Amino acid sequence: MIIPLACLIPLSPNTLTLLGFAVSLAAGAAFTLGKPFAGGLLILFSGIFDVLDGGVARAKDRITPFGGVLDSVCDRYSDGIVFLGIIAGAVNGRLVLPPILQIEVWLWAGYALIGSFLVSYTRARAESAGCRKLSVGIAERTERMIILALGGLSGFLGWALVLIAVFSHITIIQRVLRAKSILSKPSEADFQKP
Ligand SMILES: CC(C)CCC[C@@H](C)CCC[C@@H](C)CCC[C@@H](C)CCOC[C@@H](COP(=O)(O)OP(=O)(O)OC[C@H]1O[C@@H](n2ccc(N)nc2=O)[C@H](O)[C@@H]1O)OCC[C@H](C)CCC[C@H](C)CCC[C@H](C)CCCC(C)C
Ligand SMILES: O=P([O-])([O-])O[C@@H]1[C@@H](O)[C@H](O)[C@@H](O)[C@H](O)[C@@H]1O
Ligand SMILES: [Mg+2]
Ligand SMILES: [Mg+2]
Repeated sequence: MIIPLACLIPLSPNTLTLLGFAVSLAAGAAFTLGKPFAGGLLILFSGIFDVLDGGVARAKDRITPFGGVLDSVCDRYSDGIVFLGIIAGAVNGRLVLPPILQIEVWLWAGYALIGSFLVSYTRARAESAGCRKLSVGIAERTERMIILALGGLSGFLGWALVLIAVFSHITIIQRVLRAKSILSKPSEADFQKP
């Protein structure tokens, strides 16, 4: 469904990637200003650009190695900006969120941020060691962003952060174990000598 739509989009994949990043800046600002519903919508809107950039690249045969790097780097920045926006909103009192399990929500956001970065880093580091198919785990970026967006939209942002913090750390363990399994018994299907 995306392919026909993607052919109609007059923008380059890299422009779409950067636009998606710009929208995530707005999402972070919305959380800082204490507007979680707007923040949730903007996460989804940013996600559409993250879907479209690759879709346009494939539809127009404009896939580039740099585009892949730009997509991933912008994803990390977007993750960081959104979580930092939540932390800033909670600390400046605009985002009023009660503690969960006796832990301040800004701290849950910090755990979620570390977990999100480490999920992606584990994959990148394992792939640089030769692993393929490290896109495993219960909290890949799509799942994390959808949980966060729905948390903002539903009024359960605090619990969404708890879910992301817990699920992302489980995903790190899943990816480390998968990398260990691949690297200890390399096979053609899932290992490529770096
Ligand atoms: C409006 C239409 C025109 C657009 C239609 C799009 C819709 C089909 C999808 C809309 C879903 C949207 C809400 C997004 C939600 C997920 C998002 C928040 C999280 C991000 O997901 C990541 C996304 C893309 O992942 P990647 O970036 O890794 O993949 P690609 O970009 O495809 O490929 C990367 C690859 O491409 C090359 N490349 C890239 C960029 C570039 N510049 N150059 C390049 O060469 C290079 O090779 C790169 O390596 O994955 C998302 C997957 C899935 C489609 C989304 C999941 C849908 C979800 C279930 C929707 C539920 C949303 C929500 C529950 C609805 C609630 C509604 C609310 C209002 C109540
Ligand atoms: O799912 P995840 O591994 O946390 O994050 C992913 C990165 O590992 C990948 O490099 C990128 O292309 C994806 O868009 C997504 O950002
Ligand atoms: Mg993308
Ligand atoms: Mg991406």
